[in-house]
This record gives sequence, C-alpha cells and structure tokens, in this order.
Amino acid sequence: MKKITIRQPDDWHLHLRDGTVLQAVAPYTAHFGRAIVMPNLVPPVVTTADAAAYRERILAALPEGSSFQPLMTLYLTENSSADDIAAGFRDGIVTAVKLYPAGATTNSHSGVRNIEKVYPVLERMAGIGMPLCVHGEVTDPDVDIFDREAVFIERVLAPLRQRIPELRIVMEHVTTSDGVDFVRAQNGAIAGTITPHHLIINRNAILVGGIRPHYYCLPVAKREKHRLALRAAATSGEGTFFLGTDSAPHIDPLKECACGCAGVFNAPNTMACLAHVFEQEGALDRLEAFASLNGPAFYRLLPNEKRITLVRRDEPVTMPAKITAGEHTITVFDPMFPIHWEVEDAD
Ligand SMILES: NC(=O)N[C@@H](CC(=O)O)C(=O)O
Ligand SMILES: [Zn+2]
Ligand SMILES: [Zn+2]
Repeated sequence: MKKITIRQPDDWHLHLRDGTVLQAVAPYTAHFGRAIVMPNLVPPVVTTADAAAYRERILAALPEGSSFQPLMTLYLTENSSADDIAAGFRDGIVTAVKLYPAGATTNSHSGVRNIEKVYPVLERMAGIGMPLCVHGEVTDPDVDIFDREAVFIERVLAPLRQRIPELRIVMEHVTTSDGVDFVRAQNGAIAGTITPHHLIINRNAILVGGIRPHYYCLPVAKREKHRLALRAAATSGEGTFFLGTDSAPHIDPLKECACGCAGVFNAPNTMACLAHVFEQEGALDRLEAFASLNGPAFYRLLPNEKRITLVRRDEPVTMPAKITAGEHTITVFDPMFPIHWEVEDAD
C-alpha cells in the first residue's frame, strides 16, 4: 500500500451554487483548505455585499468543525463599480474578480460584451494587485467551439496583457496546448488552472458510442494532444499551473436532456483522480506543488499548515456514482478507470 502526505490542497476554481445544491455539495469540498468560489449564481454575485452574504450561506452549509475558507469572487459586468471592487478587496471580503465573456458558459449572460468597457476597472485592479480570473473563450458564432480558447488568447488575452501588463490574470480551466504555451510564455505574470477531468478525458468521452452529457463542460474537452499538454503542464511542478477543479454541479435533469447544461461535478473524487494521474506520470512528488503550493503562491497567500494523506488501496475504492440534492441527484465525474486512491486523514 502506497501513501503520500501533502499539505492540504486548495481549489482555485469551484462552483458551490446556492440553496439545496450548495447544501448537498459543500461537504465534498470541506477537506480542502480554501477555494476560489465562482460568482455565476442567478442573479450573479456582483457587489461586495452580495459576496459577503453568499459567503455566510456557504459557511452555514459546511459540516461541523470544517475549517474550509471560501475565497469570494465578483462577477464582472460592464457596470461594475471599481470603488466597490477595491473596497471589497481591501477589506478582505473578496479575493478576485471573474471575467465571463457574455454568453460563453453557464449563467454568463450578464458578462462582458465589450472588454474596452471594463478596462478602467481592470486598471484599478492592476493598481491594487487584485487578480482577474478569466473564462477564456470567445463567443463569436463564426468561431468553432473547439477553437474558442485559442482565438480568445489571440483576440482578447494577448491584447489585454499588452495594455495592462501589471494585471495579474488567472486563465482558468486551460484546455489546450495553446493555453499552456501562452501561460508559459508570460514568465509568471499569468497563471493557469487545470481541472482533473481535462487531465483524464479528451473529446471522445463526450461523443463516442453515444452522447454522454456528464462529460460535457466548457471549455469543452479537446483532442488527445491537448490532454497530453495539460498533463505535462500539471505534473511539471512549474509554479504557474495549479488546481482549479471547476467542479460544476447541475442536477441530473438539467444535464440529461435535449439541451444539457455544461459542467462536470468532480469534487468527491478530485484528489483520488489527481493521485492516479500523477502516479501514472511518475510525478507523485509534484502533486503537492500542483494542488497545494503553486496556487497560494500566485494568490500571495501562505500554503495551508494542515496535511492530508492519500492512500493507494490494493482493491478499487467504491464511490457513489451520484449524490442526492433535495429530490434530485447529481452525477459524480466517472474517470472511466478504477479508483484506488483515497484521502485518508481528512480533518
Ligand atoms: N465549466 C462548466 O462547464 N460550467 C460552469 C461554468 C464555467 O466554469 O465555465 C458552470 O457554472 O456550470
Ligand atoms: Zn468557465
Ligand atoms: Zn467554472
């Protein structure tokens, strides 16, 4: 039996939702130290007051004794107030701002249509050292969905870097070798988060043998060569790549229908899947950098003091395929291999 002990991980991109779903999913993240919590609720978390109220609802949903800390983000709109954002950051209520191009993903219709309109807010953030988290896909109907990340880099991210070089940016859920190369070329000024599922599946998972809605998320999984580039980046130990699960629960009826929502719910098996991937890549000694050290360093926070132990069982570990949320179920990410790893000391 193999074991590894690492500093307690953090999740730098997480959807906790609200209400019944929040109650159902929060316990699965409670063994993480912190998470950057996405603001794409309906209505979105736009103001510091919204974030403070949402934070209280999250804390109330945690299991007794959990020391998990939600790090709040604000949803950037073309009408966002730079003063409110700066005050929220100064007072420690908000950690980052999230840019959704309008229409790019789940609940993004209030997002930004014209990036020029938010440059004043971004300049203010650059001045105070506040990070911008980005969903990096264009939404132009003429751009193929598999190219939307690469085109976003060219049309939006690279010009933004030039225009405001001091702005600290996290390119979230990188899914292509183009994203990996771009992040690498910025010498630490931009970070990239990577999800467990994009390390495990390529686009065949969604389409071969039938349409599989539980593997559909945005940015959509790409070709195998991109998955391999992501695995190389995640397991490299390079400080600019770290874990953002993008665990994005939707109740099953909203996934299993003619126009299913984007999002993979992976919180219950994130660390088990990562241990599997890092072991396959001969990089278990770099799991801690990816899951527990690089993220806090980029966000200018200390790593967690606690440790967790991951154990590799000889027999596969059984995990529920679904969890219950009120009267519905939410399907858990199935990595399509037997899971042998589990978190032993979750405290
Ligand atoms: N990743 C997804 O497919 N979905 C996310 C939104 C997002 O992170 O883009 C969601 O909120 O459901
Ligand atoms: Zn996104
Ligand atoms: Zn997300």
